[in-house]
Amino acid sequence: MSDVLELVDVSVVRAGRRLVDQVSWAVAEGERWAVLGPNGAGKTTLMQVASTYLFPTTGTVSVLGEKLGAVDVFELRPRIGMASAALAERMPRRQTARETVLTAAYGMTARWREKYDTTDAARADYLLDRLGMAGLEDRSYGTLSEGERKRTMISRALMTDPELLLLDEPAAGLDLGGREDLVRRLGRLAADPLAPAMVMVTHHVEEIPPGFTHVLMIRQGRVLTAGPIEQELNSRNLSHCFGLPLVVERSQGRWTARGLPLADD
Ligand SMILES: Nc1ncnc2c1ncn2[C@@H]1O[C@H](COP(=O)(O)OP(=O)(O)OP(=O)(O)O)[C@@H](O)[C@H]1O
Repeated sequence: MSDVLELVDVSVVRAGRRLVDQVSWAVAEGERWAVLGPNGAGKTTLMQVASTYLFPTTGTVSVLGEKLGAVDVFELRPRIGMASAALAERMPRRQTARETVLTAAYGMTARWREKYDTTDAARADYLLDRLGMAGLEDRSYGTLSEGERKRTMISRALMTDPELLLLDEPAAGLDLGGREDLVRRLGRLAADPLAPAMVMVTHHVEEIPPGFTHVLMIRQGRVLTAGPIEQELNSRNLSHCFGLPLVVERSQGRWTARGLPLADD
């Protein structure tokens, strides 16, 4: 299996601070990674590097076999699907769900006179349907619920048939039903052998879909652990990552974590 993403000694320095600190990490074809870490750990910064939107201060990054700095990123970007809160905020509210998905095919966020062919529209509808959005294709993005927007953005990320899918906190802000629905759908995607390599940033182990194979934990920009999920996602590593005693459990492919009671309880 070849690497779809490879970071070697990558650091991102801003205002004298190392937001990402000497990170080395490789994602191979077929792998599904969960990226865990507390607020401010550098997860989003890492995703910006992986999606080619941020060039690291030091270190080397290869995406889909191409080394950043030696490749035209505009050719690389359509091969990477990305969904994040920052991108979701940039979507025009009046545009329909279908148009929101379609614009990804043209590397744009807004529809602007370009003519979409019917195959593209059919693909957008197929992806929306797959994410449980059938019947909502013509609704304007601004009127969609948070969960519907999240599912629209994941459909959008899949529009170009990417080889790498990056999801930055896809379940943030969803209620329990919305979260469970999304986790199920992402689990189905994770189980699809034709689906791209996946990387999902999350704060909560409960959001890790079944079928995810690897975990990367970061804290203060540094990698604490990276490897097979059943080996590395344990109480010791997670407690270290979040800085308090946590108990991790796995049941039927899903994960849960809870804090230990305080000593005087
Ligand atoms: N341009 C910048 N200049 C200085 N500091 C920055 C800049 N961008 C981000 N940071 C800081 O870098 C750190 C890492 O930010 P990042 O968004 O990558 O963390 P995160 O792990 O995604 O956090 P969260 O879980 O809260 O979303 C934060 O402390 C943030 O304030």
